[in-house]
Formats: sequence, C-alpha cells, structure tokens
Amino acid sequence: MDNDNNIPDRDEGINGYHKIDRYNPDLIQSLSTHYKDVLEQIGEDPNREGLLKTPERVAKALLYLTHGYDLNAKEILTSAMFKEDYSQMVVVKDIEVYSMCEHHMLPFFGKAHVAYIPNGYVVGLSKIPRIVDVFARRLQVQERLTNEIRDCIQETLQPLGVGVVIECRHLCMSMRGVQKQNSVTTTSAFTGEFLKEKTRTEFLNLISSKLS
Ligand SMILES: Nc1nc2c(ncn2[C@@H]2O[C@H](COP(=O)(O)OP(=O)(O)OP(=O)(O)O)[C@@H](O)[C@H]2O)c(=O)[nH]1
Ligand SMILES: [Zn+2]
Repeated sequence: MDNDNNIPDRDEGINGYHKIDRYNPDLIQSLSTHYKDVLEQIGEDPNREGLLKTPERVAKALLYLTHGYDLNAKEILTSAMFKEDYSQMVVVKDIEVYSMCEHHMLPFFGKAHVAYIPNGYVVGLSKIPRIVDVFARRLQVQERLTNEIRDCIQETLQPLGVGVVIECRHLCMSMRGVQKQNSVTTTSAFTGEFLKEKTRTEFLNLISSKLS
C-alpha cells in the first residue's frame, strides 16, 4: 500500500484503470443512483417493493466482482515463497474461475489449471488460486486472463517454466448473441520448459486425469 487511501497498489498493465475507494459508501450510493436509472430505462418500476434495494445490491455486487483491480498478485506470491529442493512439475488443477467479459460485462466461468517447475523456490499452494482470482475479478478476455496468470508466476517465482490452461463458458455466447449453450473456450499459455512438447504433454495428461 503506498497511497493515502490505503488502497493496495494494483498490478501494472491495466490500461485506463484508476484507483478507487471500492468500499466508500458515497461510491455505492452514486452507483446505486445509476442502477436506479437503468431499472427505469429498461421499463421497470424501481419503486416497487422487490426492487427497492436492488440498485444498492447490484452496486455492491459489481464492486465485489471487480475487486481484483485492488489486489497485487506479485505481492501475494512473494508473501509465501519458500526455498525448496523440488524440481518436478507442480500442478494445481480445477481452480474455479469466475470472471466477466469486458465486452458485455457478462460472466464467464469455468476452470483454470496452473503448473510450474520450481527453480529453487516453491510457492504456497493456496497462492495459485488466489492469483487466479486477482486477475479473474476484473473485466477480462479469457486470453489476457490466461497470459496474466502465466506472466505473474514467471516474473515473480522465476521457475523453469509455467503452464496455464483455462476452460470457460461465456454467458454472452449462451444467454444472448450466438446462443450456443454448450460451447467451451479453452486458452493456454506457456513459458520455458512448457514450450517443449514432452513437458507440455505431461502437464496436459495430468490435468485430464481424474483423482476419484
Ligand atoms: N477473444 C475473446 N472474445 C470474447 C471474450 N468474451 C467475449 N468475447 C467476444 O467479444 C466479441 C465482441 O464482438 P462484437 O461484434 O463487438 O459484439 P456483439 O455484437 O455483441 O457480438 P455477438 O456476441 O456475436 O452478438 C464477441 O464475439 C464475443 O463472443 C473473450 O474472453 N475472448
Ligand atoms: Zn462477452
């Protein structure tokens, strides 16, 4: 944290984002006013009982769904890096992803599988899903989400390689638009050893195996 409002520094590289005080009641109030207008403009009555608190709920929900802007993924990783003589692949798979596409601000959701090969240091396992969330809880495209997770791990932990695979359903493709209910989008990003076919194949085999 290095600013007057105690808002943690966000990760670099998000064009156009400016820092906000996400939990400020004035901000929630101001967003609620906009959502009240939205309700009116879609033909609803914002004063009917069921909708009275809806603008405020939606405002709080949106602020929560984008709270990743306030988090610094590199700080999270460095907070739990341990020197360890382990040089095989570490895979954390089936990490739930909930994000929102930046085109329609509709959810996309699914799973992320993340692997790295240590180079002297390992990271606390829980930190991997945490950094997935840091980048997912922003307006995103799946490709950038995938690359940001890869780059963050590579630059911070400096392992021998990183592999990230993300599989998601996009509500903007199922609830509206092209209306394809069953299509799943898969993206991947690799560095170092994972650029070699043998390592990549090992990773892909591990994430497709079932424990139970
Ligand atoms: N590459 C990529 N595209 C995405 C993602 N999420 C949503 N989109 C796409 O963003 C595109 C936006 O295209 P536009 O033609 O400007 O928007 P639109 O008229 O609403 O398009 P339709 O969804 O086809 O109705 C659509 O093709 C979406 O499917 C994502 O994570 N990655
Ligand atoms: Zn979309």
